[in-house]
Amino acid sequence: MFSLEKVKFKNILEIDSLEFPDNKITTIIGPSGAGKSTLLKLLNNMVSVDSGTILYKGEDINQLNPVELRREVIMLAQNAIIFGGSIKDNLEIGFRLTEEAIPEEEELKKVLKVVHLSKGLTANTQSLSGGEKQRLALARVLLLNPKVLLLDEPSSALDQETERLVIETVVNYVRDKGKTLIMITHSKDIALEYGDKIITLQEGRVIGEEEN
Ligand SMILES: Nc1ncnc2c1ncn2[C@@H]1O[C@H](COP(=O)(O)OP(=O)(O)OP(=O)(O)O)[C@@H](O)[C@H]1O
Repeated sequence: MFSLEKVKFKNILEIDSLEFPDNKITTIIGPSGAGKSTLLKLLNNMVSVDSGTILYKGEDINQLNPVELRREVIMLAQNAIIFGGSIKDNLEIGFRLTEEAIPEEEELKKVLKVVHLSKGLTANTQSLSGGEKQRLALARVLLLNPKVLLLDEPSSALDQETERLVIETVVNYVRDKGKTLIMITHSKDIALEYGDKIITLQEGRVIGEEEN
């Protein structure tokens, strides 16, 4: 699905060759500052390579319309923004911005179940805990039905139990629907447990590629 060739980005990343397989889970680990988030941002063209190429489905991502690319390749950032207002408002916002049809309430309720968020649609987001906000952000992304989900350390604000729950939820969803997941994690255990492929980055370079 994604393949990188001789990619350079500032003095942050230098990747000779790397592939992210289709319909699989790839986990990325490595120390803080290794370039993990930057790598994800390159994949949905939030930042562009200085040299080299990134192919998505065989096409150079620089040749693709960035808006269309980001409709298929969606990133859940480290600190996803939750807006004031209700849970429903937050779930609908992506559709309002792109002027697409807003999903039925039943569908909104279903996605809240998927992420184990047991709150009503009208609940105000001010009353949500950090972990609940993170799950709401995840629900919002799942609702957009991405082909490729980019998750940047989805568990950073969560206690270990909630962390597992969220990751298992995403993993089950992705496996069920045959999607591609590329996930940064701080936990080597999680990387090994869920990754079909595990990439280790250090100082902007790939120092490990394992397949499970
Ligand atoms: N657009 C940018 N311009 C210049 N420097 C940047 C830019 N984005 C990130 N950096 C720097 O590049 C390095 C890698 O950052 P990145 O966020 O990709 O690392 P990371 O591996 O995700 O770290 P962490 O695990 O702490 O989130 C850091 O030193 C960061 O300060």
